[in-house]
Amino acid sequence: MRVLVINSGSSSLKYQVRETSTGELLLSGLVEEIGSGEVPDHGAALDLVEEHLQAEFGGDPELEAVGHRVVHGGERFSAPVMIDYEITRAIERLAPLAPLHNPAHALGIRAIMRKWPKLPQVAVFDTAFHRTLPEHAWRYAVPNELYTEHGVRRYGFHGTSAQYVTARAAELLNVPVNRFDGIIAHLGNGASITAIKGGRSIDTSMGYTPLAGLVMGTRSGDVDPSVLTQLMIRGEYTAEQLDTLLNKDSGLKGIAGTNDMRAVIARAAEGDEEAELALAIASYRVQKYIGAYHVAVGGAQALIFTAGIGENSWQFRERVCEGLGAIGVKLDRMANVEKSREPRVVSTEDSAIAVLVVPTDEEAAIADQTAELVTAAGPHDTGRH
Ligand SMILES: Nc1ncnc2c1ncn2[C@@H]1O[C@H](COP(=O)(O)OP(=O)(O)O)[C@@H](O)[C@H]1O
Ligand SMILES: CC(=O)OP(=O)(O)O
Ligand SMILES: [Mg+2]
Repeated sequence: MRVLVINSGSSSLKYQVRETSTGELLLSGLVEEIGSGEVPDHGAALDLVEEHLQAEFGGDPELEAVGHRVVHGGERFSAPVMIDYEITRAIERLAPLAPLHNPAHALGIRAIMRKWPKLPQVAVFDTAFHRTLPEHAWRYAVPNELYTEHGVRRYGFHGTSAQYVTARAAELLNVPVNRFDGIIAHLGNGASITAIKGGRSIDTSMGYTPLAGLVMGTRSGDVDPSVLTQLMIRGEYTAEQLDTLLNKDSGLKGIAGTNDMRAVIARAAEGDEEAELALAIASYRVQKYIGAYHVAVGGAQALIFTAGIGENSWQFRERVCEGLGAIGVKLDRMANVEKSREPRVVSTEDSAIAVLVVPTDEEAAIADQTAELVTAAGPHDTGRH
């Protein structure tokens, strides 16, 4: 099936066209700086996507379905769903819980509905893979009505990536996926870490929203909630200002002035103290979660690095692994600096836990899940004859 995959972010739109029967990637692209003069909104971004499709395939791109990455699925969505107006509104209602993501997804979905009204659209949720968390991992120690009345709980994100990477890692180590215990460090602009036991997610560092856990490009990760309440009580900040502060102006950017890990590493190497501090805080946070999740899974077989930083930054991997001697992790420094797009082992043979680098492919996973659901839903009038 020919599937257009859309990954709408707040200011960017990543897209691919894939043929799922062969796994072939037919086209891929990225529209950046949505909201700026040249690309005023997601509708304009999709016009650029359509132009690209036409340049590549001629008049009719012969799309059969569209698969969307949707970050927050709340309690309602535990599997991919066919999108209609009601589902789109449900995704919009979750926007306050994923302010950098869900509003953009809904805009992308609506823009496609306008452009190709008959094309079946599927939403694939980041939260779905984490529905296997045990209650003691997803409940917060707050009064019950916060959960029962307000849905306050850990949801977890990057699940499509974690699921894909888990399968690839199990293959690489030649273990059946349902017997695979490991730790997935998805380190991109958004970053999270997931504990995998028997191939399922049993804990994950993001929470009610994608703000919790690790230090990210612009997000703080874990902070004491009293920081927020105290600053509000003192009248220093409004709730909205704090929301922006922690989501958009914190993390690497807050400490080192940029959310680009390449720039942070380059500046630290030149002796920039703020960049060095940002790396120290970020890598220490990852180490603490790895220690915790090694215990949670009852002893990990593997620690897996993935996403933009995890796949590409040997320096960051080295910094993280340097602090893991106590749990027997031994990085192979030579293997770690080699460049490759293939899943690979970067630890020594006598490392107690294998360290892997496994490139994630959220788009391939979304295309496959979309094709599967659309096929199961039966014949659909796509408006083409
Ligand atoms: N060679 C590299 N070295 C270090 N960091 C890198 C490298 N390539 C990409 N990155 C970092 O990866 C991050 C983006 O990761 P990505 O997974 O694409 O994020 P997202 O999908 O959340 O936008 C950025 O911080 C970028 O600086
Ligand atoms: C959930 C999330 O943080 O996604 P991203 O890493 O794409 O920002
Ligand atoms: Mg990402």
